[in-house]
Amino acid sequence: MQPAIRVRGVSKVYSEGSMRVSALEEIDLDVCSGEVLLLMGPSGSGKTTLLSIMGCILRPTSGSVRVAGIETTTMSQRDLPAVRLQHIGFVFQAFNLFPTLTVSENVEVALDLKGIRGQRARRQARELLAEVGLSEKVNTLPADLSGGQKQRVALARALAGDPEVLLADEPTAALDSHTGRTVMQLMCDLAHQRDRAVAIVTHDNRILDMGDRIVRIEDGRIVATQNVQGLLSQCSSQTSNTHSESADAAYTGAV
Ligand SMILES: Nc1ncnc2c1ncn2[C@@H]1O[C@H](COP(=O)(O)OP(=O)(O)OP(=O)(O)O)[C@@H](O)[C@H]1O
Repeated sequence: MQPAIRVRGVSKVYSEGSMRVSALEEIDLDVCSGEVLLLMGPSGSGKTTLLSIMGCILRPTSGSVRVAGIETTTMSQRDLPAVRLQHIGFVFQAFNLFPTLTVSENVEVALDLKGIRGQRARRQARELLAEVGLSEKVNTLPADLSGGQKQRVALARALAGDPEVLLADEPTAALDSHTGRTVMQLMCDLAHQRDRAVAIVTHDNRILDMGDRIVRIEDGRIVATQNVQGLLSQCSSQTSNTHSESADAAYTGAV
């Protein structure tokens, strides 16, 4: 099976004047359809950099990134937004909802970017909001929602256009434990029931048991991979072999 995201030999160096920061070094990673991958590691280890590169928000200094089979590192800057729009949904810690738009309109904006407008957009927004359990809130403004409800709107918006890949950066950090697990369960259901690839950057130990695979990054390198659920597809078990089984032992208790 072809991974939804395939990262090979990716390095990233940030340059600011004469300062150079090596954020990632020679990363190899697959994220497969049907799996929830948790990216963990200390602050500054390179997690957000890697997620941004996988999401075609940031370009690597070297290496290869394939999204849905498309090599993105050789594409022009101008063509990258189309890959993001067509294949990737994003969820962020801060929800990033438009405060003056209703819940439904927040989702419709994302659909509009994908060419879905008018009655069709309104219907699809309602369907997406029903999926995340917010049918009752379609006409509500974000300010009148709880944190968990806001994140569920953000999730519905990320699922507009049914992307193969969902990337989330600290999606549960601003939520209480129960609400965080509810949001996490929605992302797990998406991966397991709709065969989508989900990669989540997190520091949140409360959701560790919900991922299928945990990849730990330190100083810009993958130092351990742990299979959590034993539900992995062939694609992901191949990737985990890149980082030896002995790494799993080293990993235990480290997250
Ligand atoms: N735009 C930038 N310019 C220069 N250096 C950067 C930039 N973005 C990140 N870095 C550096 O790259 C390294 C990796 O940062 P990154 O944000 O990817 O880490 P992280 O693991 O996501 O951290 P955190 O958990 O704190 O969000 C850090 O040393 C950081 O200071």
